[in-house]
Amino acid sequence: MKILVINCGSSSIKYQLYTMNAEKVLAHGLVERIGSEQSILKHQGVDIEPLIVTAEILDHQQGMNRVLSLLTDPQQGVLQSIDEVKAVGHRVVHGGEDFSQSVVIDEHVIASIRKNVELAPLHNPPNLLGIDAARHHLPHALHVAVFDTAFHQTMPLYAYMYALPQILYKKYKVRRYGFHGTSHQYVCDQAAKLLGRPLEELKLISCHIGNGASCAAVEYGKSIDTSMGLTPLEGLMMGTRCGDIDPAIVPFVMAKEELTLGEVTSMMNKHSGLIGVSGISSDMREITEEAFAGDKSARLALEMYTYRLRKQIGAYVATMDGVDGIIFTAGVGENASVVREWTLKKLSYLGIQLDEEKNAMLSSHSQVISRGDSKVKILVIPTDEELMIARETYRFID
Ligand SMILES: Nc1ncnc2c1ncn2[C@@H]1O[C@H](COP(=O)(O)OP(=O)(O)O)[C@@H](O)[C@H]1O
Ligand SMILES: CC(=O)OP(=O)(O)O
Ligand SMILES: [Mg+2]
Repeated sequence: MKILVINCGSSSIKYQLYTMNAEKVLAHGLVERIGSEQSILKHQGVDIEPLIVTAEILDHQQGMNRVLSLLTDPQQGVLQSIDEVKAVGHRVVHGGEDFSQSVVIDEHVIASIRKNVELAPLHNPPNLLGIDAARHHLPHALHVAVFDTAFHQTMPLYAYMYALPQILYKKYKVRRYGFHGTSHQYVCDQAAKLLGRPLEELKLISCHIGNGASCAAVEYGKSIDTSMGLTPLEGLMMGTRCGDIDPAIVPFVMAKEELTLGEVTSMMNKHSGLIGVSGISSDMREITEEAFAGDKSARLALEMYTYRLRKQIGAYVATMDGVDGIIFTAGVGENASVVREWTLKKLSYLGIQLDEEKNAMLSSHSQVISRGDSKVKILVIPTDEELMIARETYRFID
């Protein structure tokens, strides 16, 4: 049984084709820089040479056309016919309060995802484009939506409400939702396995730090708090997003700079965070390189990034009255040893003993990077949102 997983970002499509329930990846790839003349398509089928091409791919529909024809291509493909794909799992970022679990996509579900576009303007529109294109090409397959927000629906009321007039919740559902739930859930499951203890006994803090970044306090397997909020803008400092700021800055800057709402929103989402502070890049690789080459702004960006992450971890230790394990995952969390080191260096009162050698080692496998005598375990766990989505999708067929 073949299941295709699609993760449509604002300018990218990531995909993985699985055989289930063997969980074997038959092909995977991505289309980057959609909308430009220089889009990049990377594709790899099992036992087939990887393919990298530059082409003009103007929209997600075109991108999906390319991906689906590659999957059945005589040279590069792994399928005889696209009809072999029995189900498609879609990452959907914002499900609002409507979904605490994955669902089979129908017109009603699409309407709900569309309703939440205003709450996730960077994410839900491309998610919808991906669903549209996939339903067009695979009309007979089962399409399933897997929501970033679903895992966090277990948060208690006092954690998800904002201290605003309650009427805003009643009228518009203004509350904390939280994101990256599929990833937080996956890495917590993996952490329990790695530590050889039941998830139901563990207090874990999961740090998903990629382009978007969020922390989750996961107590006995359930998310009880998370740093992203109504939208994926709140919380940690990110690649291009500012995370927490004094809300009064928004009207202040709008007045001083004569900005529209759209302009200030774009400033906070696309021109802040690492890129805003450093003026160099939103990519942590470049930030660390420049910081160690002596660039003061890059160094400041790195200090702010890790300081803010440490504060968030401290808050969740207080929230859960303790912590057994702290997990680092996603692009930055899995690869940037200096980010892990700087974040943890002032948490020694918790009994954290980082094994410097293990921390510095690059590995694509999950591993514990704290010393044997460390009271709190530190783990690096590669996330696999796509596998989680494939499993969720398979449940509906099984
Ligand atoms: N070797 C590395 N060292 C430091 N940072 C890295 C490394 N590899 C990737 N990253 C960071 O990971 C980020 C992307 O993370 P990822 O989880 O793939 O993001 P997303 O899924 O949100 O697009 C990049 O912007 C880059 O900053
Ligand atoms: C929700 C979110 O921020 O996702 P990403 O990290 O993929 O941008
Ligand atoms: Mg991601």
